[in-house]
Amino acid sequence: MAQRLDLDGKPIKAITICMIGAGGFIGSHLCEKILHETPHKILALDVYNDKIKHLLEPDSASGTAPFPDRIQFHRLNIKHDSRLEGLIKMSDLTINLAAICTPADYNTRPLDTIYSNFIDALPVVKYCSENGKRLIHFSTCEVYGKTIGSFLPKDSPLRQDPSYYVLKEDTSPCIFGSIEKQRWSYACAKQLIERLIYAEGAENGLEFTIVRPFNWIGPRMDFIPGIDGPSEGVPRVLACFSNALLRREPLKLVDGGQSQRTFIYIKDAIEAVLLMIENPARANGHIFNVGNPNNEVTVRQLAEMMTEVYAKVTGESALEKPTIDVSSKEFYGEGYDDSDKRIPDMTIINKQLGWNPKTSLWDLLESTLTYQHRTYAEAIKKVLAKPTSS
Ligand SMILES: NC(=O)c1ccc[n+]([C@@H]2O[C@H](COP(=O)([O-])OP(=O)(O)OC[C@H]3O[C@@H](n4cnc5c(N)ncnc54)[C@H](O)[C@@H]3O)[C@@H](O)[C@H]2O)c1
Ligand SMILES: O=c1ccn([C@@H]2O[C@H](COP(=O)(O)OP(=O)(O)O[C@H]3OC[C@@H](O)[C@H](O)[C@H]3O)[C@@H](O)[C@H]2O)c(=O)[nH]1
Repeated sequence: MAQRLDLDGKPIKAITICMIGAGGFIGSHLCEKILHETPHKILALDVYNDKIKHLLEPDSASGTAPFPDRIQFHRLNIKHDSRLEGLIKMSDLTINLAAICTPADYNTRPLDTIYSNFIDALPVVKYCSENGKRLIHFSTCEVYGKTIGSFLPKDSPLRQDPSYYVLKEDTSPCIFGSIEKQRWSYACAKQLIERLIYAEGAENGLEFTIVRPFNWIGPRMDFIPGIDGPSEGVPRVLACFSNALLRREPLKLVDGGQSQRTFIYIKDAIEAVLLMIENPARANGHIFNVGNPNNEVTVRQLAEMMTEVYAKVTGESALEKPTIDVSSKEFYGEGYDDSDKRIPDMTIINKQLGWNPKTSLWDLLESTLTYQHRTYAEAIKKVLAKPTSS
C-alpha cells in the first residue's frame, strides 16, 4: 500500500482502533473502509457480529480470513465486561458507536435508552481520559431537537429564513419537548454525554471528536422485521419502508409524513469519519455535523421516491395506494414527538476537513434498494407463502 498522507501532507502512521459497536450499521461500513483502504488495525467490540462476518471469517474460495491480522472481534457487552479498559489501553484511538438508537425504543424503553446512551458510555469516556487515549464519540443530530422556526406562527415569513432552521454546532440551541414526551430521552442522554466529554476535554485534556450524524442510510441498516429481526420490531424509516415495499404493503406515514429530514449515503459519511481518524490535529476538540443538506425531503416525499425507485430497480409495478396515514400514537405509542426539520450546517467540517457529501438521494436509494431487493426478496417470498396459523 502506498504511503498515505494526511490533509497537511504528513505521513499517516498505522494505528490500532478500539471500535465499540463495530457490528452495527455504521460500524460495519467503517470496518470495511478501514480494512480495504488503510493499514490500521481494529479491535471490534459488539454483542453481535452478523454484519461484519464477511470481514472476519475465512472465505470459501481461499479458505483464509480476508484480514487475519488486522481485525479481531471481541463479543462483549460494555455494560458489564472487565475487558473493556484493557482493550481501550491496547488501542491508540477508541470509537464509540454503541447505543440504542431506534426511535420506537425511546418512548417505550426510556430507561434502557438513557442507560445505553449515557450511563454505559461513561466508563468509555473515563478510560480514555485516564489513559490519555483519543476518543471519537457518536452522538446524534437529535441533540438539536426541534428548530426555532417550528415555534413561529405557521404563516410567519421568518419560517423561510435559514437562521431559524439550519442547525449549527456552535450556536444552535438544543430544544426538546416536555418530560412526558419520552421521545427525547435519547436526545437528552446524548446531549449529556456530549457535555461530559466536552468537560473532560476542558478540565482533563481528553482528546475528543464528537460526531452528529444526520440520517445516514444505506445497506445493512437495522433489520427487516420477521426476516433478520423481531416480527414486532420497528426499525428506522429506511427499513420500515423497505419492508413494506418488499411485502407489497402500503408505506405507513406517521402523522401525515410532514416531518423533514436530510438523508446522506453511508459511504459519503464514512469518508468524513476516516478524515477525522487520520487528521487528529484538525478533528480534536470539535463537534461535527455529518449530513447532506442537499438531500432534504418530507417523509411523504421519501415514501414516494422510494416507491418509484423500487419499481424501477425491480420492474414490479407500484401499488395503487402506495401509502397510508397512521397516527404517531398508534405507530410508536404514548410519548412520541418529532424533530420537524434537520438541515446541517457544514461550515465547520468543511473548514477543518474539507469534506463534502456527494451522492444524491435518488442515487443512494437506487443502490440501497437494489441491495434490499437482492438480500431480502427471496426470504420474504418464503415467509409470505407460508400458511398463517389462525
Ligand atoms: N445511523 C444514523 O443515521 C445515526 C444517526 C444519528 C446517530 N447515530 C449514532 O451512531 C451510532 C451507531 O449507529 P448505527 O446506526 O450504526 O446503529 P446500530 O444499532 O446499527 O449499531 C449500534 C451497535 O452497537 C452495539 N451495542 C449496543 N449496545 C452495546 C453494548 N452495551 N455493548 C456492546 N455493543 C453494543 C449494537 O449491538 C449495534 O451493533 C449510535 O451511537 C447512534 O446513536 C446514528
Ligand atoms: O414507517 C415509518 C417510520 C418512520 N416514519 C417517520 O420518519 C421519520 C424518520 O424516522 P427514523 O425512524 O428514521 O428516525 P428519526 O430521523 O426520527 O431519528 C433518527 O435520527 C437520528 C438518529 O440518532 C437515530 O438513528 C434516530 O433517532 C420520522 O418522522 C418518523 O415518524 C414514518 O413516517 N413511517
